[in-house]
Amino acid sequence: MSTNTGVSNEDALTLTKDQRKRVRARSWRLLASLAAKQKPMLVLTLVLVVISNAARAAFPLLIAWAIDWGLPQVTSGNVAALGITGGAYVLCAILAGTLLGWYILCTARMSQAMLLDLRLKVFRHTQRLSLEFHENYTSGRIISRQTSDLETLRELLDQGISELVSSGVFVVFTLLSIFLLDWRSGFLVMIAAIPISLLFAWYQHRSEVVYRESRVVSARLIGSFVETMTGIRAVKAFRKEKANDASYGKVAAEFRDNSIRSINLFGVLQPGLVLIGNLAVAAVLAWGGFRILDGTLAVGVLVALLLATKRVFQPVEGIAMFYSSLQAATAALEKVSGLLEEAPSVVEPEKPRPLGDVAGALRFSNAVFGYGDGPVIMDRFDLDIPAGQTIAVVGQTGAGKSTLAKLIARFYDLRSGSLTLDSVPIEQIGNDDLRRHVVMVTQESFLFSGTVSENIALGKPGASIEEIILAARAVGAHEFITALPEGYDTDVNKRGGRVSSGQRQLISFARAFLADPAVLILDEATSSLDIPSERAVQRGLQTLLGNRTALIIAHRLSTVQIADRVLVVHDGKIVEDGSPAELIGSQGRFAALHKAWRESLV
Ligand SMILES: Nc1ncnc2c1ncn2[C@@H]1O[C@H](COP(=O)(O)OP(=O)(O)OP(=O)(O)O)[C@@H](O)[C@H]1O
Repeated sequence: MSTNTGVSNEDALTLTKDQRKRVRARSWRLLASLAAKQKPMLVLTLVLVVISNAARAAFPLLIAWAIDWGLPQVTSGNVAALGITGGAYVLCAILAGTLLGWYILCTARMSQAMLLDLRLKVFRHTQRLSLEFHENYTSGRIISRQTSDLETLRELLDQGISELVSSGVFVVFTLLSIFLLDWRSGFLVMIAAIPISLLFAWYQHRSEVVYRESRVVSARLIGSFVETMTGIRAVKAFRKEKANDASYGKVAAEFRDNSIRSINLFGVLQPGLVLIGNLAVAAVLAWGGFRILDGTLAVGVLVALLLATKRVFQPVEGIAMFYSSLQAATAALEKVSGLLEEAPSVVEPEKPRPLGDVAGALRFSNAVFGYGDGPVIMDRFDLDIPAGQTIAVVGQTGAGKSTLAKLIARFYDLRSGSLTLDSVPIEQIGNDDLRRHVVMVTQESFLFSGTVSENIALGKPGASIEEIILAARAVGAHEFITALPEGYDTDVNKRGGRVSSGQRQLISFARAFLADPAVLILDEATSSLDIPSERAVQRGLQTLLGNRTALIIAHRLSTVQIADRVLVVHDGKIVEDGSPAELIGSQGRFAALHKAWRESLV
């Protein structure tokens, strides 16, 4: 049975009692941790709410006082009584209004601070999570957590909480005033609490599932949109527009149906509360009327009682609104807290081993690896790479070449066995050291928004423009960069700054050159280059590789020629290992690959 840890079982709509308890506790803990940081503001807001609502709730009492004490005083010539009762009323009105404005301001500040805190927390946490998590959890879902879930929470914090607190306090004070006026009527009004509680219990039970479903469908809707837009080139290339229209339309319709279901539920809750409120007013009026007739109740008190009873039910609608947004926000909190509960699978050591000068010797011993809970990809794998060696890794698709590279960059950890860099187990090396000494250039060669020089400088933060140009020259990127509209200052996301995939790879090379790592991994990094560019890069590569340890994963065998040693990987094992000349001379896989490649060139 799933325990609902982290994001596992995130799409489940109904939870077992234990799962629900766990998930709810996790959600409230998150909310409480956010609120704890706002304690002073929270206390101030509560004080303001209490005083402002006490002033508001005093209005019926003042009216009863004015009718039953003030008016007889005025008729018997004491005009000052009018001033006293009127003055008290105006004072209460000013107090209630001013404090209301103040506490609205306080809640807005508090809720925005809590949201900012949560937004940053979610962003930092998602960035920290390991690659393994991101490969399974789509970016659409993360976007949904960051946008629509947080938006739902914002609605609760911005309007809901202030509505609840002020409504709750107001109801309590107004009820108190009813008891003060006439305790018998107070008990009569209290009877209404029974059907109200039943109605809320019914709503809570029904809406919980509907709102949970709303978060799930909303994530699917955003996910479907994001997938279409990020893959827009493939969508156009495969004419997938119509199919996408249909599948997006289906999810959008599901979202609409879900919204209608939640509105329908609220459509029962709100009129139900209004009905109960009106029945209570009618009961107070009927009973009070009879008591006036037999002389046990004053007219002023009945007027005040009716006013107060009507007012006691006004905020109940507000509370219903709050309850609805609370249910929606709880469903969102369930998801966000689940994401925050995920722990990185690759953890930075608490006390990293200092590295000093790194030569770049790598050693896999008895290494076993598989992705997540999946099958074993590498079984008791041994590999010794002396410092400074240039290794080419070849093998058919899915053989495990990239896996080897990703393990060296520590995107994943081994299941067992060891991988060391200069005899230090890789898990004991701090992230900063690892990023400085092991650099991987991948096929996608991602460019961040900013200028070309900023993108190259990522390899060595704070590098001077001279160093940047030197790196670009070394890998043969300088010529095309200077031909860009603003040279090194060209924004890669602006018109004219758009570079081809081959040029992107050259920029990545320059970035790696500038980083000057001890270990360099090139994963299919020359695949987007045309033959002349590749030749240019071959020269650049020689400079780039220099004396460092290098692992080149290449389909193009031209790159292999510059290697000291070739590894042929098959099914997660090294099946051939030797210099390019040795392997070409043998009758193995590499010799066959090499022959096929030579023939393709002719
Ligand atoms: N993120 C992943 N999750 C699960 N399995 C994966 C993942 N990445 C790769 N694999 C599996 O691991 C095996 C080795 O994949 P790998 O990417 O290392 O192959 P490769 O030799 O680099 O292939 P190619 O030349 O096509 O890039 C394959 O069977 C693949 O299906």
